[in-house]
Amino acid sequence: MSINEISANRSFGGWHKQFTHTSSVLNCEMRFAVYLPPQMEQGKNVPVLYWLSGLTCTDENFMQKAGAHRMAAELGMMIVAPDTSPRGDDVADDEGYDLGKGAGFYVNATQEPWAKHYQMYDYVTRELPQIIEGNFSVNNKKAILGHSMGGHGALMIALRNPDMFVSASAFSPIVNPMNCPWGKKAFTAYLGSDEQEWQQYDSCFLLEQAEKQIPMLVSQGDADQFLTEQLKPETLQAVARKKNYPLILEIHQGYDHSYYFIASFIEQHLKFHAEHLA
Ligand SMILES: N[C@@H](CCC(=O)N[C@@H](CS)C(=O)NCC(=O)O)C(=O)O
Repeated sequence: MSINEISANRSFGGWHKQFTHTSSVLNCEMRFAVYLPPQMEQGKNVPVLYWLSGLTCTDENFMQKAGAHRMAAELGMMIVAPDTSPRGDDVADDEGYDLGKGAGFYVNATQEPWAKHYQMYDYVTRELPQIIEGNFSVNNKKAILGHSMGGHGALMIALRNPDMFVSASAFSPIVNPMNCPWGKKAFTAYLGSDEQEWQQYDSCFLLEQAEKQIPMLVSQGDADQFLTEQLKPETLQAVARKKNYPLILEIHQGYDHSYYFIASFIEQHLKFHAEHLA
């Protein structure tokens, strides 16, 4: 699978780079970004951290705003940030910011007009890791994290693939998309109205069923404008307590939904994953 480098910036002794490639899973041209720590230039195979962004984002938001490069350089981990949906003029879209482009919800759509391109679950779990492993000197250790819609993606993907990822974490995640307006709107459009089809993408449902446990960290600001209507992390915590699942939920006073919150706690998240990626 060939990829084309379209930008490269030196950052903390390593590189921030963007690539485009033709995705056979999404049926379109895609862009992703990576942070390559300095250890890679010294010939070391490094572990990979997959970052999934939230609504309206591209590969750029995290790389430009989270301030993650310094710690990734220190810890020697590669970061991969995919886009949040398929892209291009022939890809279906919606007027709302929370459906269509920029809002793929990391599911495999089964409904029209979405199914042809909106296969983000397969893209993130299958095609993108193959591309990374085929083009970069990485080892076989992977972890996953994300924000909001991407927090949902990270936790849901980790819960479904506990042998693929050693740890998972999220900032302000949508933990129970089946029961919040963002999730109901997207799942109805992408998956249809049969709610049984939604369960495979709902972290609360998946955690309830989980047989294998992996360490999980969730950070949430209590001044987040989406907290009570969309996010409700206590729902996931209740299931985790019942199952004795190793979920750490930290509520941070005064923090909102923005990248200022992510930037404030990204070091803690990277160190959490580094412990398990070692
Ligand atoms: N209506 C808001 C909601 C979208 C939103 O808050 N997106 C979050 C993820 S759910 C985000 O990361 N936005 C981009 C950024 O802050 O860089 C908007 O369009 O900004």
